[in-house]
Amino acid sequence: MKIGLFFGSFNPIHVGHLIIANSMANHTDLEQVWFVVSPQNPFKKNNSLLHEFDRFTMVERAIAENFKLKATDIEFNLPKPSYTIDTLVVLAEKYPQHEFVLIMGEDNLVQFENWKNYQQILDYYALYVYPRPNTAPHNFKNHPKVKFVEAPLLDISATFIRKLLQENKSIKYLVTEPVEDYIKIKNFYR
Ligand SMILES: Nc1ncnc2c1ncn2[C@@H]1O[C@H](COP(=O)(O)OP(=O)(O)OP(=O)(O)O)[C@@H](O)[C@H]1O
Ligand SMILES: O=C(O)c1ccc[n+]([C@@H]2O[C@H](COP(=O)([O-])O)[C@@H](O)[C@H]2O)c1
Repeated sequence: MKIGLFFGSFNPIHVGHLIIANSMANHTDLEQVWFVVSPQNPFKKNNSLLHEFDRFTMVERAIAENFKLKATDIEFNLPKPSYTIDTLVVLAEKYPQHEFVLIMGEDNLVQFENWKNYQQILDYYALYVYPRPNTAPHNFKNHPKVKFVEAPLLDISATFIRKLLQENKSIKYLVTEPVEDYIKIKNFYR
């Protein structure tokens, strides 16, 4: 099966993530999209980062009834911070029957040359890149392994959602109802 891997902290997962994953799973040659929940992004220091189990639970709740979307906790047992190349090696060993590609926002390409072994990632994997608002210039416009895919632009971030919660404001429609309920019950990000 051809599977797109969507890596992120998902702190929390929001409709921006879901719309991208769903359009990749339905408008490209990908059969499934897997959310790879990263315990610790190498580039991000975040005091309000919830435990990976809680972020994973929210991803599972968000995608529950969509059979094309899955969540994986494969990075939970790998060294931290979470380097994507290390995860790809483990996934390839564990699932030799699948073909994996990486899904990323165009903004990630700006920093991509600073990722661990990014050349090796490009040697073995295609990148399916969707547009992001105000992306700075990068060197991958014509790279043979980089495919640009049309997808809706939603200017929503997990940072904005956490800020609303801290200010005791509603996050309705920015996350799915099961995620909103879970955040409320657990009193997260207050
Ligand atoms: N609104 C959005 N539309 C499309 N892609 C998004 C959106 N928000 C985040 N992404 C992308 O999804 C991936 C995972 O995102 P991440 O979990 O870091 O969420 P985030 O909303 O950017 O978080 P934070 O605000 O905490 O930095 C990243 O590649 C990120 O660029
Ligand atoms: O492998 C790397 O060097 C690397 C550098 C930066 C980010 N990543 C991964 O990219 C994913 C999305 O990153 P971000 O910045 O949107 O949170 C997340 O899973 C990170 O672990 C990976």
